[in-house]
Amino acid sequence: MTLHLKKAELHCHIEGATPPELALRQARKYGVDTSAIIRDKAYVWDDFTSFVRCYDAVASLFRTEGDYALLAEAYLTELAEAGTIYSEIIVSPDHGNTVGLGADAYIEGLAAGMDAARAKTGIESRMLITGIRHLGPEAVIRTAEYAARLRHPLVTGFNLAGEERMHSVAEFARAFDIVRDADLGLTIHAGELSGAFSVRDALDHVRPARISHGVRAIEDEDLVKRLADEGVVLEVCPGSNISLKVFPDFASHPLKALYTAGVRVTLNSDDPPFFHTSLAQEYDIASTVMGFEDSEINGMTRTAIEAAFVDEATRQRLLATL
Ligand SMILES: Nc1ncnc2[nH]cnc12
Ligand SMILES: [Zn+2]
Repeated sequence: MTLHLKKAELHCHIEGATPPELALRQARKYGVDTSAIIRDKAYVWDDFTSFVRCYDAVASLFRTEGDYALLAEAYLTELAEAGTIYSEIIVSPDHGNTVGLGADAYIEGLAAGMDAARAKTGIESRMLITGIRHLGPEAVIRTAEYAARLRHPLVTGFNLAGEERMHSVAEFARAFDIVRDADLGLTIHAGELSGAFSVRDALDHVRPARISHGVRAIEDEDLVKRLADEGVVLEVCPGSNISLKVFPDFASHPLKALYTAGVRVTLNSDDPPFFHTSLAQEYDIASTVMGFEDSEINGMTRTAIEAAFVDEATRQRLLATL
């Protein structure tokens, strides 16, 4: 068990962190029928396409600043109770726009929840704005322009999530140029639904400090060596990968092989209740199923803080608590 270990997380989609019980409360508040997306207090989906449909339906249950503040505070408080000192949440102003809340109120609501969680527990957190790949390059450029002009102290990075099998990475290079110029940290979903080529494309066209997932780099030995040599950090989400059938089981998950090859890896939960996991459970699996020593897991937590999109004073303060 790893309850005694400090933890840090770089990769959790905030709407994807909604516990089904909270989704049901929100649905009652807005009079929404959830029978197609929640059964027996569990989310209903069976492949990536139906997962995204379910995710979007859950997101549509958050409609005010207060709703988003509640979600962020609840998630971060749960993390803090499990020993987490730092969390980056992936946020999607497109979802705020879809429900008519607007991007600014969406961000302010989340920021209020983050502030409340820090006041209560001490947990430090930041937001990474994400573009949604299946909405296409033009929509992602608009989201990148929004992220670049926002200059919110808690928004420190940019990601690209969504259906990885749609469009080429090169089509999103312009969006990433915009946010790089605004000094936001860069990470991109790759090597999850698509193979090693998508990780190589991400490195070539985006030049990110980190890759969201990246685990299918294991299909290409030269690429694994390149990741290790260049010190690119992978945000690995083992439970998500098994749930989405990227790998059949934990025994065939490449976390250990990547770690042994010298790739800088971190532990993350992605969309925890959708994948029947939590950050604490990912740490436990690394320990009891994948056989990592406590010292090795602490090393991954240290890697997460080293790769966090925070100012140097905050990074040093967090490192000192490990
Ligand atoms: N695992 C995942 N991959 C890509 N996009 C996502 N959006 C939310 N979860 C995601
Ligand atoms: Zn993700």
